Amino acid sequence: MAVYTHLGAEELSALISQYDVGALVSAKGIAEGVSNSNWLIETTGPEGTGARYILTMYERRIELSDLPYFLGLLDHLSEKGCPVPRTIHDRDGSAYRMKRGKAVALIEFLPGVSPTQPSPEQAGAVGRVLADMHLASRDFARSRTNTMSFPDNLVLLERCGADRLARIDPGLPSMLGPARAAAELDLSRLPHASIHADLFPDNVLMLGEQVTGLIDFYFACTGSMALDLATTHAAWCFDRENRYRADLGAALIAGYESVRPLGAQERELLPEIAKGAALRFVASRAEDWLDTPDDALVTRKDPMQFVARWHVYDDLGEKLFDRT
Ligand SMILES: Nc1ncnc2c1ncn2[C@@H]1O[C@H](COP(=O)(O)OP(=O)(O)OP(=O)(O)O)[C@@H](O)[C@H]1O
Ligand SMILES: N[C@@H](CCO)C(=O)O
Repeated sequence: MAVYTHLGAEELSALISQYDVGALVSAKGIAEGVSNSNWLIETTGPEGTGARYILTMYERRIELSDLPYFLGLLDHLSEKGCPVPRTIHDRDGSAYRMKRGKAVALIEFLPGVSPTQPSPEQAGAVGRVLADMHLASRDFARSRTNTMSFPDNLVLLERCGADRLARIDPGLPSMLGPARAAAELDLSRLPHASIHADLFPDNVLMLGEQVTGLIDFYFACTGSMALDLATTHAAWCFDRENRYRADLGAALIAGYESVRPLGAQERELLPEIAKGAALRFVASRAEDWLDTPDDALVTRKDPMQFVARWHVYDDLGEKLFDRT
């Protein structure tokens, strides 16, 4: 359940009246997501013909000082024709407002549903849109440091400590060594852009094989484009039992390269970057696991899924590029 703050009808109406979107018709809390409160908002629309929006209240983890980067990036990409929601600015031109001491933003509603078992065609489409997004972001003026870089992941895992990691699963402490190796990888020489950095299927809206929306840009940062491709690969190209789906992997990379071919250094490093990308989710999930009380309503995400994926990448090596 992801509505942490209850906003009453009068409060919501007053908030919506600060925007040129017509009057509030309905507001429904959205259950998906765990980080922020989200509502699906219906209004009479700027033209009086009805309109839908997403209202997000930033609850935790997000620094207020990062909002101009996140929301500015949405506007920049949307202007360039990428399928991302634009931010609706209020009458004063602000992309976000403060409500009860928390930032809120009104965001364009995009159609589509997130695939649960993606097809190769869908993986290919996501690869193309990811590359489009990278190219479109290159002249975005703002920058943001990646707070989930490979060295950051090592710090997270070390802070959890081998004993507490072993309490989650006896196989987890063995990831400290690989996290140390990943932290040594130098991605600074690789081409950079603004990257999504968390492009799981639940952050992509699709209608059939068409990508209608990339959402949840709250880990976006300035980073290596190959890292974004590897992260998307780790998130998309496995079945429910964490077995590698080479057909999805090949389709994702081919889709990406049909728009932006990887450079020689990116190709050479991609198998190692994929291992680091898997560790990123081992680290964040392990930390979340330890931070979430046993009786919390939120379902914890299993870090061992990404331990399994790390092992797949370790075995695959260069075969990461193979179709079978
Ligand atoms: N622009 C949009 N258009 C349509 N639906 C959206 C949009 N943004 C968000 N949603 C819907 O709201 C849900 C929650 O959004 P989101 O994933 O951004 O929440 P979150 O709490 O920030 O997520 P997370 O738990 O992944 O950090 C999505 O699964 C999607 O159904
Ligand atoms: N998408 C991430 C959560 C955000 O870090 C995961 O599935 O672990």
